Amino acid sequence: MTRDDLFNTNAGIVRDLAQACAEVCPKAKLLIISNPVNSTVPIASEVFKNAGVYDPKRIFGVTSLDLVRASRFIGAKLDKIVDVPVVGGHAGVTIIPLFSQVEGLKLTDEERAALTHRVQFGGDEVVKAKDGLGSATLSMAFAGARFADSLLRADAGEEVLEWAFVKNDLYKSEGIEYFSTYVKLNKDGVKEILPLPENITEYEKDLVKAAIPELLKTQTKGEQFVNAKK
Ligand SMILES: NC(=O)c1ccc[n+]([C@@H]2O[C@H](COP(=O)([O-])OP(=O)(O)OC[C@H]3O[C@@H](n4cnc5c(N)ncnc54)[C@H](O)[C@@H]3O)[C@@H](O)[C@H]2O)c1
Ligand SMILES: O=C(O)C[C@H](O)C(=O)O
Repeated sequence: MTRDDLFNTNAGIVRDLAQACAEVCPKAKLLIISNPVNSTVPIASEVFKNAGVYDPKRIFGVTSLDLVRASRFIGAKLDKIVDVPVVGGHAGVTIIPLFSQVEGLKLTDEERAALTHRVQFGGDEVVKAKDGLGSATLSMAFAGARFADSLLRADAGEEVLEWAFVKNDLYKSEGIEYFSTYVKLNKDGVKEILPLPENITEYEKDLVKAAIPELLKTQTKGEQFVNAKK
């Protein structure tokens, strides 16, 4: 089962919860962790747009678990705590770890390909292993708590840097509305979206290229789910 297989069950749940939030707490910050995140963030955003209360600075897809996974795999290899940036989306080929940004990390082509695959499909590995009994419960809770903590610190006045799947114009020319990159948070939510690091490798640029069609497909699926019912 892939995250996209969860669409039929979760799309309606996220739409209805987003509708209730749009009516009752339109200024709340929404942290969307339900899969497929690449579609559920567009779903919630369309609901907010249709209700006339959309503020893209306040709707977040939680992709922190991908960073947690990538950092764990590389940390184990280097035997120290590291932060590995992961950009794109939260499913398969749309998950793009930027190993080039880790100081002192040297990987052979084979190692890099294997680690990239492990980060991209680590969630599926867990879902398969649990065989119908859910997904990565504890690491999801850790990732969600980390992101919520960052937002609370930003709310208290700290300037916080995080990674999140938010409305992002980086690939707008290709039709992409949402993309996870480095974001600065403040009390209003997203304060600033930073571009991808300039020195990413050709390998990583190719991963971004491969992610775009899948991001577009899942984004459109979410948008159409909400708007086809109008
Ligand atoms: N973004 C991530 O990093 C990440 C990681 C792991 C899991 N997930 C996603 O999180 C979601 C939950 O996964 P899980 O393994 O905890 O599943 P689960 O089946 O263990 O839990 C789902 C919970 O949702 C509740 N629920 C069902 N319908 C509901 C509704 N209409 N309104 C409110 N609550 C409802 C159920 O009672 C249950 O407690 C899934 O969509 C999963 O794919 C995301
Ligand atoms: O619930 C899933 O499909 C997997 C989850 O998104 C994860 O990354 O562990």
